[in-house]
Amino acid sequence: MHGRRQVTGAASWDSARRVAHLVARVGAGVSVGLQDAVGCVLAGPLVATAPVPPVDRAAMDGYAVCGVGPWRVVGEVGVASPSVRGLVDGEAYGITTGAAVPAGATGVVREEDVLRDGEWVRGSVVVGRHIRRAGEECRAGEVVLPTGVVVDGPVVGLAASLGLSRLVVVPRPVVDVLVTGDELVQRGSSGVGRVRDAIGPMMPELVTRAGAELGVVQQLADSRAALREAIAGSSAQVVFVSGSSAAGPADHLRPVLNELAAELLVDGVACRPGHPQALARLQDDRLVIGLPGNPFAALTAFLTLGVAAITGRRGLPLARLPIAPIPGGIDCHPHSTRLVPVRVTDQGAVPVGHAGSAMLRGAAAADALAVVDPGPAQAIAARLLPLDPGARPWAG
Ligand SMILES: Nc1nc2c(c(=O)[nH]1)N[C@H]1C(S)=C(S)[C@@H](COP(=O)(O)OP(=O)(O)OC[C@H]3O[C@@H](n4cnc5c(N)ncnc54)[C@H](O)[C@@H]3O)O[C@H]1N2
Ligand code: MOO
Repeated sequence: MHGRRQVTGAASWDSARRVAHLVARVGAGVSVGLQDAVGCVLAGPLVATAPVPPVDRAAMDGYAVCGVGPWRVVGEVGVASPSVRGLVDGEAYGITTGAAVPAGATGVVREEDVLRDGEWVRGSVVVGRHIRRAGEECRAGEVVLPTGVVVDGPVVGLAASLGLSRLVVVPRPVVDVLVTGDELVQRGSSGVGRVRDAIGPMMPELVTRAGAELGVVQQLADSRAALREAIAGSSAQVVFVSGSSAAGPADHLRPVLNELAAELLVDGVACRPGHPQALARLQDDRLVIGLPGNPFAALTAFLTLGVAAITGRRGLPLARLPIAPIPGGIDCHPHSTRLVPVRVTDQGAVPVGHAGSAMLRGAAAADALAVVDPGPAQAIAARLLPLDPGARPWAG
Protein backbone atom coordinates (compact mmCIF):
# COMPACT_ATOMS: atom_id res chain seq x y z
CA MET A 1 0.00 0.00 0.00
CA HIS A 2 3.04 2.24 -0.24
CA GLY A 3 1.72 4.19 -3.17
CA ARG A 4 -1.52 5.12 -1.46
CA ARG A 5 -0.27 7.57 1.11
CA GLN A 6 1.10 10.81 -0.21
CA VAL A 7 4.45 11.48 1.39
CA THR A 8 4.66 15.03 0.11
CA GLY A 9 3.77 16.44 3.56
CA ALA A 10 6.31 14.17 5.18
CA ALA A 11 9.52 15.52 6.64
CA SER A 12 12.81 14.38 5.16
CA TRP A 13 14.54 11.72 7.22
CA ASP A 14 17.30 14.09 8.31
CA SER A 15 14.99 16.94 9.22
CA ALA A 16 12.67 14.62 11.16
CA ARG A 17 15.65 13.49 13.22
CA ARG A 18 16.77 17.07 13.81
CA VAL A 19 13.29 18.19 14.89
CA ALA A 20 12.97 15.31 17.35
CA HIS A 21 16.39 16.11 18.76
CA LEU A 22 15.77 19.86 19.05
CA VAL A 23 12.33 19.65 20.59
CA ALA A 24 13.35 17.36 23.44
CA ARG A 25 14.03 19.57 26.44
CA VAL A 26 17.19 18.56 28.30
CA GLY A 27 16.39 17.26 31.76
CA ALA A 28 17.64 19.24 34.79
CA GLY A 29 20.78 17.95 36.51
CA VAL A 30 20.44 15.91 39.72
CA SER A 31 23.02 14.52 42.12
CA VAL A 32 23.05 10.72 42.26
CA GLY A 33 25.26 7.95 43.62
CA LEU A 34 27.94 6.61 41.29
CA GLN A 35 26.15 3.40 40.29
CA ASP A 36 22.89 5.24 39.66
CA ALA A 37 24.77 7.60 37.37
CA VAL A 38 25.72 4.84 34.90
CA GLY A 39 24.19 5.57 31.51
CA CYS A 40 23.38 9.16 32.46
CA VAL A 41 25.15 12.21 31.05
CA LEU A 42 27.34 14.53 33.13
CA ALA A 43 25.36 17.75 33.71
CA GLY A 44 28.51 19.63 34.66
CA PRO A 45 32.24 19.10 34.29
CA LEU A 46 33.98 16.55 36.47
CA VAL A 47 36.48 18.52 38.55
CA ALA A 48 39.26 17.07 40.68
CA THR A 49 39.09 18.36 44.24
CA ALA A 50 42.56 17.02 45.09
CA PRO A 51 45.63 16.02 43.08
CA VAL A 52 45.76 12.44 41.80
CA PRO A 53 47.86 10.76 42.94
CA PRO A 54 47.88 12.79 46.15
CA VAL A 55 51.54 11.95 46.86
CA ASP A 56 54.47 10.52 44.91
CA ARG A 57 53.88 6.77 44.68
CA ALA A 58 56.14 3.86 43.73
CA ALA A 59 55.34 2.41 40.29
CA MET A 60 57.22 -0.85 40.93
CA ASP A 61 57.96 -3.29 43.74
CA GLY A 62 61.58 -2.82 44.85
CA TYR A 63 63.51 -0.21 46.79
CA ALA A 64 63.15 3.55 47.20
CA VAL A 65 66.78 4.64 47.40
CA CYS A 66 68.71 7.81 48.20
CA GLY A 67 72.01 8.52 46.43
CA VAL A 68 74.01 6.20 44.18
CA GLY A 69 74.31 3.23 46.54
CA PRO A 70 74.99 0.73 47.80
CA TRP A 71 72.10 1.30 50.18
CA ARG A 72 71.29 0.04 53.62
CA VAL A 73 67.65 -1.05 54.00
CA VAL A 74 66.18 0.88 56.93
CA GLY A 75 62.57 -0.37 56.70
CA GLU A 76 59.65 -1.45 54.54
CA VAL A 77 56.89 0.75 53.13
CA GLY A 78 53.63 -0.80 51.94
CA VAL A 79 50.64 0.83 50.26
CA ALA A 80 48.77 0.90 53.55
CA SER A 81 51.74 2.10 55.67
CA PRO A 82 51.59 5.40 57.51
CA SER A 83 54.19 7.94 56.43
CA VAL A 84 57.79 7.18 57.30
CA ARG A 85 60.78 9.40 57.96
CA GLY A 86 62.74 10.64 54.95
CA LEU A 87 65.76 8.87 53.48
CA VAL A 88 69.31 10.13 53.72
CA ASP A 89 72.20 9.30 51.36
CA GLY A 90 72.99 5.60 51.31
CA GLU A 91 69.62 4.48 52.69
CA ALA A 92 66.77 2.53 51.14
CA TYR A 93 63.29 1.37 52.03
CA GLY A 94 61.82 -1.81 50.62
CA ILE A 95 58.73 -0.51 48.83
CA THR A 96 55.68 -1.96 47.09
CA THR A 97 53.85 -0.65 44.06
CA GLY A 98 51.56 2.22 45.00
CA ALA A 99 53.22 2.99 48.36
CA ALA A 100 54.02 6.64 49.14
CA VAL A 101 57.65 7.30 48.23
CA PRO A 102 59.57 8.59 51.28
CA ALA A 103 61.00 12.11 51.12
CA GLY A 104 64.58 12.24 49.87
CA ALA A 105 64.25 9.28 47.46
CA THR A 106 66.36 9.58 44.30
CA GLY A 107 64.27 6.94 42.54
CA VAL A 108 62.84 3.46 42.83
CA VAL A 109 64.91 0.44 41.75
CA ARG A 110 63.00 -2.69 40.78
CA GLU A 111 63.29 -5.80 42.91
CA GLU A 112 64.71 -7.78 39.96
CA ASP A 113 67.39 -5.12 39.25
CA VAL A 114 69.20 -5.27 42.63
CA LEU A 115 71.41 -7.67 44.49
CA ARG A 116 70.42 -8.04 48.12
CA ASP A 117 72.92 -9.08 50.73
CA GLY A 118 71.48 -8.98 54.25
CA GLU A 119 70.50 -5.42 55.01
CA TRP A 120 72.38 -4.10 51.94
CA VAL A 121 71.21 -3.69 48.37
CA ARG A 122 73.26 -2.81 45.28
CA GLY A 123 72.17 -1.65 41.86
CA SER A 124 71.92 1.49 39.80
CA VAL A 125 69.26 4.15 40.10
CA VAL A 126 67.93 6.58 37.51
CA VAL A 127 66.79 9.87 39.05
CA GLY A 128 62.99 9.94 39.35
CA ARG A 129 62.57 6.48 37.78
CA HIS A 130 59.54 4.34 38.68
CA ILE A 131 57.88 7.13 40.64
CA ARG A 132 54.32 8.26 39.81
CA ARG A 133 54.45 11.92 40.64
CA ALA A 134 51.78 13.59 42.78
CA GLY A 135 49.27 15.30 40.47
CA GLU A 136 50.48 13.60 37.28
CA GLU A 137 46.95 12.37 36.47
CA CYS A 138 45.32 15.64 37.48
CA ARG A 139 45.88 18.65 39.67
CA ALA A 140 43.39 19.97 42.23
CA GLY A 141 40.79 22.10 40.45
CA GLU A 142 41.50 20.60 37.02
CA VAL A 143 38.54 19.75 34.74
CA VAL A 144 38.98 16.06 34.14
CA LEU A 145 35.90 15.47 31.96
CA PRO A 146 33.64 18.02 30.31
CA THR A 147 29.86 18.30 30.57
CA GLY A 148 28.05 15.88 28.26
CA VAL A 149 30.11 12.74 28.79
CA VAL A 150 28.07 9.54 29.14
CA VAL A 151 28.84 7.92 32.49
CA ASP A 152 30.12 4.39 31.97
CA GLY A 153 32.38 2.02 33.90
CA PRO A 154 35.64 3.94 33.36
CA VAL A 155 33.95 7.25 34.25
CA VAL A 156 32.60 5.79 37.50
CA GLY A 157 36.03 4.35 38.31
CA LEU A 158 37.66 7.70 37.59
CA ALA A 159 35.13 9.52 39.77
CA ALA A 160 35.86 7.09 42.61
CA SER A 161 39.59 7.60 42.23
CA LEU A 162 38.98 11.34 42.46
CA GLY A 163 37.33 10.65 45.81
CA LEU A 164 33.76 11.33 44.64
CA SER A 165 30.69 9.38 45.72
CA ARG A 166 28.07 11.30 43.75
CA LEU A 167 27.83 12.84 40.30
CA VAL A 168 25.58 15.55 38.93
CA VAL A 169 23.91 14.10 35.86
CA VAL A 170 21.02 14.57 33.50
CA PRO A 171 18.73 11.71 34.54
CA ARG A 172 17.69 9.13 31.97
CA PRO A 173 14.38 10.16 30.45
CA VAL A 174 11.53 7.81 31.35
CA VAL A 175 9.81 6.23 28.39
CA ASP A 176 6.44 4.43 28.23
CA VAL A 177 5.46 2.12 25.42
CA LEU A 178 1.81 1.71 24.46
CA VAL A 179 1.21 -1.17 22.07
CA THR A 180 -2.08 -1.01 20.19
CA GLY A 181 -3.79 -3.66 18.10
CA ASP A 182 -6.75 -5.90 19.00
CA GLU A 183 -5.18 -8.69 16.96
CA LEU A 184 -2.07 -8.81 19.14
CA VAL A 185 -1.37 -11.77 21.42
CA GLN A 186 1.43 -12.23 23.94
CA ARG A 187 1.70 -16.03 23.69
CA GLY A 188 1.74 -18.64 20.96
CA SER A 189 1.94 -18.20 17.23
CA SER A 190 0.31 -15.83 14.81
CA GLY A 191 -2.64 -17.13 12.79
CA VAL A 192 -5.83 -15.89 11.24
CA GLY A 193 -7.12 -13.08 13.42
CA ARG A 194 -4.11 -13.11 15.72
CA VAL A 195 -0.65 -11.60 15.50
CA ARG A 196 2.08 -12.24 18.00
CA ASP A 197 3.22 -8.89 19.43
CA ALA A 198 6.81 -8.28 18.32
CA ILE A 199 7.09 -4.59 19.18
CA GLY A 200 6.36 -4.86 22.92
CA PRO A 201 9.14 -7.43 23.44
CA MET A 202 11.54 -5.48 21.21
CA MET A 203 11.28 -2.14 22.93
CA PRO A 204 12.72 -2.57 26.45
CA GLU A 205 16.23 -3.39 25.26
CA LEU A 206 16.17 -0.68 22.59
CA VAL A 207 14.92 1.94 25.03
CA THR A 208 17.53 1.04 27.62
CA ARG A 209 20.37 0.96 25.09
CA ALA A 210 19.28 4.36 23.84
CA GLY A 211 19.89 5.70 27.36
CA ALA A 212 16.31 5.97 28.61
CA GLU A 213 14.59 4.27 31.50
CA LEU A 214 11.64 2.07 30.70
CA GLY A 215 8.44 3.00 32.51
CA VAL A 216 5.68 0.64 31.36
CA VAL A 217 5.01 -1.44 28.29
CA GLN A 218 1.25 -1.67 28.06
CA GLN A 219 -0.99 -3.33 25.50
CA LEU A 220 -4.11 -1.33 24.77
CA ALA A 221 -7.38 -2.21 23.13
CA ASP A 222 -7.97 -0.44 19.80
CA SER A 223 -10.07 2.27 21.35
CA ARG A 224 -9.71 5.98 21.09
CA ALA A 225 -10.70 6.50 24.72
CA ALA A 226 -8.19 3.91 25.97
CA LEU A 227 -5.38 5.51 23.98
CA ARG A 228 -6.29 9.02 25.11
CA GLU A 229 -6.46 7.93 28.73
CA ALA A 230 -3.13 6.09 28.54
CA ILE A 231 -1.31 9.01 26.93
CA ALA A 232 -2.86 11.60 29.23
CA GLY A 233 -2.17 9.46 32.31
CA SER A 234 1.44 8.61 31.49
CA SER A 235 4.10 10.32 33.55
CA ALA A 236 6.87 9.47 31.09
CA GLN A 237 8.72 12.19 29.22
CA VAL A 238 8.42 10.26 25.97
CA VAL A 239 5.44 8.02 25.14
CA PHE A 240 5.73 5.63 22.23
CA VAL A 241 2.53 4.40 20.63
CA SER A 242 2.85 1.49 18.21
CA GLY A 243 0.18 0.77 15.59
CA SER A 244 -2.61 3.29 15.06
CA SER A 245 -0.35 5.39 12.87
CA ALA A 246 -1.94 4.93 9.44
CA ALA A 247 -5.30 6.05 8.10
CA GLY A 248 -7.59 3.07 8.88
CA PRO A 249 -10.65 3.06 11.15
CA ALA A 250 -8.64 1.66 14.09
CA ASP A 251 -5.87 4.22 13.68
CA HIS A 252 -6.61 6.49 16.60
CA LEU A 253 -3.30 8.21 17.22
CA ARG A 254 -3.82 11.39 15.23
CA PRO A 255 -7.43 11.97 16.43
CA VAL A 256 -6.28 11.43 20.03
CA LEU A 257 -3.37 13.86 19.62
CA ASN A 258 -5.86 16.33 18.26
CA GLU A 259 -8.17 15.84 21.24
CA LEU A 260 -5.24 16.38 23.59
CA ALA A 261 -4.39 19.63 21.75
CA ALA A 262 -0.94 18.24 21.00
CA GLU A 263 1.28 19.99 18.50
CA LEU A 264 2.02 17.60 15.62
CA LEU A 265 5.64 18.38 14.78
CA VAL A 266 6.38 15.52 12.42
CA ASP A 267 3.51 13.97 10.51
CA GLY A 268 5.10 11.29 8.39
CA VAL A 269 8.72 10.89 7.38
CA ALA A 270 9.92 10.36 3.83
CA CYS A 271 11.62 7.07 4.58
CA ARG A 272 11.04 3.44 3.66
CA PRO A 273 9.98 1.68 5.71
CA GLY A 274 8.53 3.74 8.51
CA HIS A 275 6.83 6.60 6.70
CA PRO A 276 3.71 6.81 8.91
CA GLN A 277 5.77 7.71 12.01
CA ALA A 278 4.85 10.86 13.88
CA LEU A 279 6.09 13.15 16.63
CA ALA A 280 3.88 15.39 18.75
CA ARG A 281 4.41 17.60 21.76
CA LEU A 282 1.77 17.62 24.48
CA GLN A 283 0.93 20.84 26.26
CA ASP A 284 3.08 19.88 29.24
CA ASP A 285 6.10 19.33 26.91
CA ARG A 286 5.96 15.54 27.01
CA LEU A 287 6.57 13.95 23.63
CA VAL A 288 4.47 11.32 21.88
CA ILE A 289 6.05 9.29 19.11
CA GLY A 290 3.91 7.18 16.81
CA LEU A 291 5.57 3.99 15.58
CA PRO A 292 4.04 2.22 12.59
CA GLY A 293 2.60 -1.20 13.42
CA ASN A 294 4.74 -3.19 10.99
CA PRO A 295 7.60 -4.33 13.24
CA PHE A 296 10.57 -3.36 11.07
CA ALA A 297 8.89 -0.04 10.31
CA ALA A 298 8.46 0.45 14.09
CA LEU A 299 12.17 -0.25 14.56
CA THR A 300 13.23 2.23 11.88
CA ALA A 301 10.92 4.84 13.43
CA PHE A 302 12.35 4.21 16.90
CA LEU A 303 15.88 4.59 15.52
CA THR A 304 14.84 7.79 13.73
CA LEU A 305 12.51 9.88 15.89
CA GLY A 306 12.82 7.86 19.09
CA VAL A 307 16.59 7.81 19.45
CA ALA A 308 16.83 11.46 18.36
CA ALA A 309 14.31 12.55 21.01
CA ILE A 310 15.93 10.48 23.77
CA THR A 311 19.38 11.76 22.74
CA GLY A 312 18.16 15.37 22.87
CA ARG A 313 16.51 14.85 26.23
CA ARG A 314 19.80 13.46 27.59
CA GLY A 315 21.64 16.58 26.45
CA LEU A 316 23.72 14.75 23.86
CA PRO A 317 24.34 15.81 20.27
CA LEU A 318 22.89 13.71 17.48
CA ALA A 319 25.41 11.08 16.49
CA ARG A 320 27.19 11.75 13.23
CA LEU A 321 26.81 8.75 11.00
CA PRO A 322 29.89 7.24 9.38
CA ILE A 323 29.81 6.57 5.64
CA ALA A 324 30.54 3.15 4.18
CA PRO A 325 30.77 1.91 0.59
CA ILE A 326 28.07 -0.48 -0.59
CA PRO A 327 29.72 -3.12 -2.81
CA GLY A 328 27.79 -3.31 -6.08
CA GLY A 329 25.73 -0.22 -5.21
CA ILE A 330 22.14 -0.01 -4.04
CA ASP A 331 18.99 1.36 -5.67
CA CYS A 332 17.79 4.70 -4.37
CA HIS A 333 14.13 5.56 -3.92
CA PRO A 334 13.22 8.67 -5.92
CA HIS A 335 11.69 10.61 -2.99
CA SER A 336 12.32 8.69 0.21
CA THR A 337 15.32 7.68 2.26
CA ARG A 338 15.72 3.92 2.26
CA LEU A 339 16.72 2.27 5.53
CA VAL A 340 18.33 -1.03 4.62
CA PRO A 341 19.72 -3.61 7.09
CA VAL A 342 23.40 -4.26 6.37
CA ARG A 343 26.34 -6.18 7.77
CA VAL A 344 29.46 -4.12 8.09
CA THR A 345 32.33 -6.06 6.46
CA ASP A 346 35.86 -5.26 5.31
CA GLN A 347 34.41 -4.63 1.84
CA GLY A 348 31.76 -2.22 3.09
CA ALA A 349 28.09 -2.40 4.05
CA VAL A 350 26.41 -5.48 2.60
CA PRO A 351 22.59 -5.68 2.58
CA VAL A 352 21.34 -8.80 4.37
CA GLY A 353 17.90 -9.01 2.74
CA HIS A 354 14.63 -9.83 4.51
CA ALA A 355 14.00 -6.14 4.86
CA GLY A 356 10.24 -5.93 4.34
CA SER A 357 8.50 -3.58 6.72
CA ALA A 358 6.63 -6.41 8.46
CA MET A 359 9.73 -8.54 9.09
CA LEU A 360 12.55 -8.29 11.61
CA ARG A 361 14.68 -11.05 10.14
CA GLY A 362 16.98 -8.67 8.26
CA ALA A 363 17.40 -6.26 11.16
CA ALA A 364 18.10 -9.11 13.58
CA ALA A 365 20.98 -10.28 11.38
CA ALA A 366 22.37 -6.83 10.65
CA ASP A 367 24.80 -4.43 12.32
CA ALA A 368 23.35 -1.20 11.01
CA LEU A 369 20.82 0.38 8.71
CA ALA A 370 22.27 1.87 5.55
CA VAL A 371 20.69 5.31 5.16
CA VAL A 372 20.28 5.53 1.39
CA ASP A 373 19.41 9.10 0.45
CA PRO A 374 16.73 9.65 -2.19
CA GLY A 375 18.01 9.89 -5.74
CA PRO A 376 17.37 9.04 -9.36
CA ALA A 377 19.60 5.98 -9.65
CA GLN A 378 22.00 4.02 -7.46
CA ALA A 379 24.14 4.95 -4.49
CA ILE A 380 27.62 3.51 -4.09
CA ALA A 381 27.91 4.50 -0.42
CA ALA A 382 25.58 5.29 2.43
CA ARG A 383 25.62 6.56 5.98
CA LEU A 384 25.28 3.90 8.65
CA LEU A 385 22.79 4.13 11.50
CA PRO A 386 23.80 1.59 14.15
CA LEU A 387 21.11 -0.90 15.12
CA ASP A 388 22.47 -0.67 18.64
CA PRO A 389 21.34 2.77 19.82
CA GLY A 390 23.87 2.57 22.65
CA ALA A 391 26.88 2.31 20.33
CA ARG A 392 29.36 5.06 21.17
CA PRO A 393 29.73 7.29 18.15
CA TRP A 394 33.29 7.99 16.97
CA ALA A 395 34.14 11.67 17.15
CA GLY A 396 33.20 13.34 13.88
N1 LIG B 1 -4.45 3.40 3.60
C1 LIG B 1 -3.23 3.26 4.08
N2 LIG B 1 -2.90 2.10 4.62
C2 LIG B 1 -1.66 1.93 5.11
C3 LIG B 1 -0.71 2.96 5.02
C4 LIG B 1 -1.12 4.17 4.46
O1 LIG B 1 -0.34 5.11 4.38
N3 LIG B 1 -2.39 4.29 4.03
N4 LIG B 1 0.56 2.74 5.45
C5 LIG B 1 1.00 1.37 5.53
C6 LIG B 1 2.24 1.31 6.26
S1 LIG B 1 3.61 1.74 5.41
C7 LIG B 1 2.30 0.86 7.53
S2 LIG B 1 3.81 0.71 8.33
C8 LIG B 1 1.13 0.49 8.26
C9 LIG B 1 1.10 1.24 9.57
O2 LIG B 1 -0.02 0.82 10.22
P1 LIG B 1 -0.40 1.23 11.68
O3 LIG B 1 0.72 1.94 12.33
O4 LIG B 1 -1.69 1.90 11.67
O5 LIG B 1 -0.50 -0.17 12.40
P2 LIG B 1 -1.61 -1.27 12.28
O6 LIG B 1 -2.52 -0.97 11.16
O7 LIG B 1 -2.14 -1.48 13.61
O8 LIG B 1 -0.71 -2.52 11.90
C10 LIG B 1 -0.07 -2.67 10.68
C11 LIG B 1 0.47 -4.12 10.61
O9 LIG B 1 1.39 -4.33 11.63
C12 LIG B 1 0.97 -5.39 12.49
N5 LIG B 1 1.32 -5.03 13.87
C13 LIG B 1 0.86 -3.97 14.56
N6 LIG B 1 1.37 -3.95 15.78
C14 LIG B 1 2.19 -5.01 15.87
C15 LIG B 1 3.01 -5.54 16.90
N7 LIG B 1 3.06 -4.93 18.08
N8 LIG B 1 3.71 -6.66 16.65
C16 LIG B 1 3.62 -7.28 15.45
N9 LIG B 1 2.87 -6.83 14.43
C17 LIG B 1 2.16 -5.72 14.64
C18 LIG B 1 -0.51 -5.46 12.32
O10 LIG B 1 -1.02 -6.69 12.69
C19 LIG B 1 -0.63 -5.14 10.83
O11 LIG B 1 -0.31 -6.29 10.10
O12 LIG B 1 -0.05 0.79 7.57
C20 LIG B 1 -0.03 0.49 6.19
N10 LIG B 1 -1.32 0.73 5.66
O1 MOO C 1 6.38 2.58 5.77
MO1 MOO C 1 5.54 1.13 6.38
O2 MOO C 1 6.12 1.86 7.78
O3 MOO C 1 6.51 0.40 5.09
O4 MOO C 1 5.72 -0.43 6.79
